[in-house]
Amino acid sequence: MSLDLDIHLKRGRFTLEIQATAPAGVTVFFGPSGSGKTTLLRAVAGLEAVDRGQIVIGGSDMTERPAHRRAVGYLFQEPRLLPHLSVLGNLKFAQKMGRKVAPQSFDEVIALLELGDLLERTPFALSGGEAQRVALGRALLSAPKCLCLDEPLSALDQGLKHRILPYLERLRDRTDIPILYVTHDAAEMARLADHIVLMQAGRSVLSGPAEAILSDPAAVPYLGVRAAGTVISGQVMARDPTTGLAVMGFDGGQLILPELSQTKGRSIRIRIPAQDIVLAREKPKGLSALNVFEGTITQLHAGQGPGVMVQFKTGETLFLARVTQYSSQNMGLAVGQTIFAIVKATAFDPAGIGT
Ligand SMILES: Nc1ncnc2c1ncn2[C@@H]1O[C@H](COP(=O)(O)OP(=O)(O)OP(=O)(O)O)[C@@H](O)[C@H]1O
Repeated sequence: MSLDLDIHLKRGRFTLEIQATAPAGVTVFFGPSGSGKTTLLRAVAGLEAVDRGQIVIGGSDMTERPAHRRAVGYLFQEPRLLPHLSVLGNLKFAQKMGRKVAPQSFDEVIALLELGDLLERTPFALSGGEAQRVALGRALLSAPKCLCLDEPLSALDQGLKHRILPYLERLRDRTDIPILYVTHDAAEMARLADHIVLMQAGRSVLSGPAEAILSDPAAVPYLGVRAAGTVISGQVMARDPTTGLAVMGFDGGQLILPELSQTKGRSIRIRIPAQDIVLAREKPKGLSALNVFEGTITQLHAGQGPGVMVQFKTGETLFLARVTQYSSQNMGLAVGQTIFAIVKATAFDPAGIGT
């Protein structure tokens, strides 16, 4: 199932004009405040009328349908639960309101989001994270053909956020519907996104698979230097109980990571911010850093500031590193050159390691 949209709408002085496709999985819409992300999600859900265009979900044209007939689940920043009903009541109500029976059974949704122990509670007796899980359960039980998640974790503190992320990863990996996701958090985007649409002033400026966008020097002005980097998917190949380090294999080599909760054989995905990679022209010796690998420079991009973004390829994986213009000139960096990248194992934030 996928979503194709072509939306034109005007609100006051703001114009949203966007064409995009969201395949099954998570498509993150990322952009500055006021770029139109919420308006876009609301238009998909039928909460905002479009002036012209088309919204097609799984082959069905939804453009003229009212919100309650679009089968779009919507999750807001704040969970909106019915306060007078228990968690069970909230979930059953959402299921009843759905247009048809959800492909996942009630029990599957309870298991997926681990809601079993919460069923008898009222919304007041839930933590923010628990309430958001229940709200997500409600959205799933309404048998959606598409899910819109508008900054669903932004009201939660860091600890809670990291406890909920695995649920969203599980949902992403087990569902075949498009999930439109808005966040301002680069780490959250790197963990969840299959696709990314970068937005500015009501338009899409760049879009594509997450790995390609995050390591594209052209995306850096829109992502910000801190968000730019490399997302690598791979598998845990070994864990060393004495050092606490784990080895991850990826298309291009191996990386040594800090201790992981994931067991051997599990798929993981990690993010290496561009600013955490050091480059060398020759293979360094006697280093304390554990990860050194060879690559070929594919792009060099000097921005407005003092930095140069260097994209290089190791195996089939594209990496992005940020060096100063001074270093770039001193090292004589050029496209096609062989370089060595150095990454400390501690550069990987264990909380940022997902599946
Ligand atoms: N009904 C309206 N009338 C006038 N302007 C509107 C209306 N609705 C939205 N806007 C404007 O449209 C622009 C986009 O708003 P939107 O909430 O979609 O942005 P956003 O990217 O989600 O921002 P944020 O990241 O801050 O949530 C804003 O400038 C907003 O003020």
